[in-house]
Parts: sequence; structure tokens; C-alpha cells
Amino acid sequence: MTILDGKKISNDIKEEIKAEVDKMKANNEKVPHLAAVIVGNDGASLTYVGSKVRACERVGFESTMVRLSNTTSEIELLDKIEDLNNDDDIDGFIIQLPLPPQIDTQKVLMAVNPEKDVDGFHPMNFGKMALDMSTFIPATPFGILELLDRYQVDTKGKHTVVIGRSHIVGRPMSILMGRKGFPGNSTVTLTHSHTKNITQITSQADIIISALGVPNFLKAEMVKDDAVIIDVGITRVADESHPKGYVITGDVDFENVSKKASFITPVPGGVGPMTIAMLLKNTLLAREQHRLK
Ligand SMILES: Nc1nc(=O)c2c([nH]1)NC[C@@H]1CN(c3ccc(C(=O)N[C@@H](CCC(=O)O)C(=O)O)cc3)C=[N+]21
Repeated sequence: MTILDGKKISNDIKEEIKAEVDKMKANNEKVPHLAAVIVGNDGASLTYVGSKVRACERVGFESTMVRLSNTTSEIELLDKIEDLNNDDDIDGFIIQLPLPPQIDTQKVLMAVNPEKDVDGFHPMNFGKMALDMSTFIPATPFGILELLDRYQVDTKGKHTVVIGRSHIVGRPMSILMGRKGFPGNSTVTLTHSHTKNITQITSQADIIISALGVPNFLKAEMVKDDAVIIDVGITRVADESHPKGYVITGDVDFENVSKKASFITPVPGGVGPMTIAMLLKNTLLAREQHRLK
């Protein structure tokens, strides 16, 4: 069994990006600038955005965090997006999800200039991804592809079962694993809340990508020997014995599933850190395309 070490690989990627930024600095070129908009005070969201800002600092990017109150109207957020679209210093930006209920998420994501959409959530970029055109691939799916690539996990002709059809993980992942090339060329099954007899499906999977958000959902009995297990779940489970008052728990019963798996991602230290590294990679790409315009 091999652990797919997202912590380590994400650090490697950050070092590669930092080397690129150092070259830009040596040539007196503008460095990439990422902005992150966060609406409200959700603790997990603030943690993630904080990690993104710190990661920017580490590789030498500029970063801006835009904090808006929980009562922000849709119009106010759309105005802020317009400012960021028009700000020539900003190469890319993200709107941290989830948004409060008074705001229509799809409308907001459609307002982001696709050239600055480093999350890859705009329908234009999602469509390009589905059509194999060059674009920003959403950071979590992109990070999973990168992990499979760096560990040379064989995906060709394999049966990949994706659990969960969210717009930011499950749905794009199901498309990417079935694309031509590597990592891809899989036969993909997308499962969700209406799927019947999920154990029968997961037990046939060569690769399982679980993006459900239900702690310890995937049990050893649901997995065949030598399966590849990608755990995208990150749920904070209350735990008083822990200094923070919670522990981060994945979708996978790691202790038991890891005994059967050929490759498996841990939580924490798997897909999460890769997400941040690939957001930086997309921002570097955005800077490059912006410079060439
Ligand atoms: N517009 C937008 N883009 C996103 O990419 C986005 C988002 N909204 N909303 C929320 C999800 C979640 N997400 C994570 C990023 C890093 C970790 C991460 O670094 N996790 C650490 C643990 C961090 C902790 O201690 O909480 C790990 O797994 O090792 C987790 C989750 C990005 N998301």
C-alpha cells in the first residue's frame, strides 16, 4: 500500500512555482496576484482562505483577501466582482463557497471574467474542460489528477467510481477521468444520493473518488482488494480531547480500507493541500495569459 502524500507533492509543486516567481522577480516582471473574496464568518471557510493567502506568500505571489459581511446583498457582491474584473493588477480571483442564502451562487460565478476564473467554475471554463480545450481546471479535481500523475497510478481502462456529483468536485472529476490521455481513459460511474446498492458498484471499482462529506462512509467491505482510494471528504467532527475542539475526518474509514488499498490518500494531508497548490498553479497560468494579452 502506498500513501498518496498530498502534503509532500503540494510542497514540491509550491517549490516549482516559487522558482518561476523568482525568475519573474529577477527580470523585474510583475508577479502573479490572486484575490479571494469571502462572504460571512464561517470558520472552515476562513481557515481555507487563510491557507490560500499564506500559500501565496510562500511562493512569492501577491494576494488580497476581500472580506464581506454575512448580510452582503447579491448586488454588492456583483459590484465587487466587477471591480476585480476591471482591476488590471489582479490576475485571478476566487469567490469562496458556500455563499449565504440571499445570494444566487450560479449568477455570481457567471459574473467572474473567465480569464480571471482560477477556480474554473465559470460555465465557459467548465464547458471548455468538458470539450478537452485548454482552460482552468477546478483546483480539487486538478490536484487529484496531479497526484495520480506524479505517482504514475494506472487509470487506462480502469473502472473509476466517483461518489458525489457536486459542481466543484464530483461532476468535473467524472468528466476528467473519462477524457482521453493520462490520467484519464477510465470507464466512469458517477454515483449520488439516489444511487441504489452503492456497495455493489464500489466493490467493482478499480479507483474510488469519494467526495461526499460523510465521515467514515466508505468501509472496507465496500472496496475490492488493491483498489485506489481518493478521499475528498473533509468534515470537522467535534472532539473535545483535541486542542482545536475538532478533528478533520475524511469519507473513508482509513484504518480498515488502507489494509486493502493499493494507493490511498490520507485526510488531512491528501487532497486538501493539493487543492491549494493547484489554485496557485492556475494563478500562475492566469498571470502568463494576462501578460501575453
Ligand atoms: N471558491 C472555492 N474554491 C475552493 O477551492 C473551495 C471553496 N470555494 N470552498 C471550500 C472548498 C474546500 N477547500 C479546501 C481547501 C484546502 C483544504 C486543506 O488544505 N485541508 C487540509 C486541512 C485543513 C484544516 O485543518 O482544516 C488537509 O486536508 O490536510 C481543504 C479544503 C477548497 N474549497
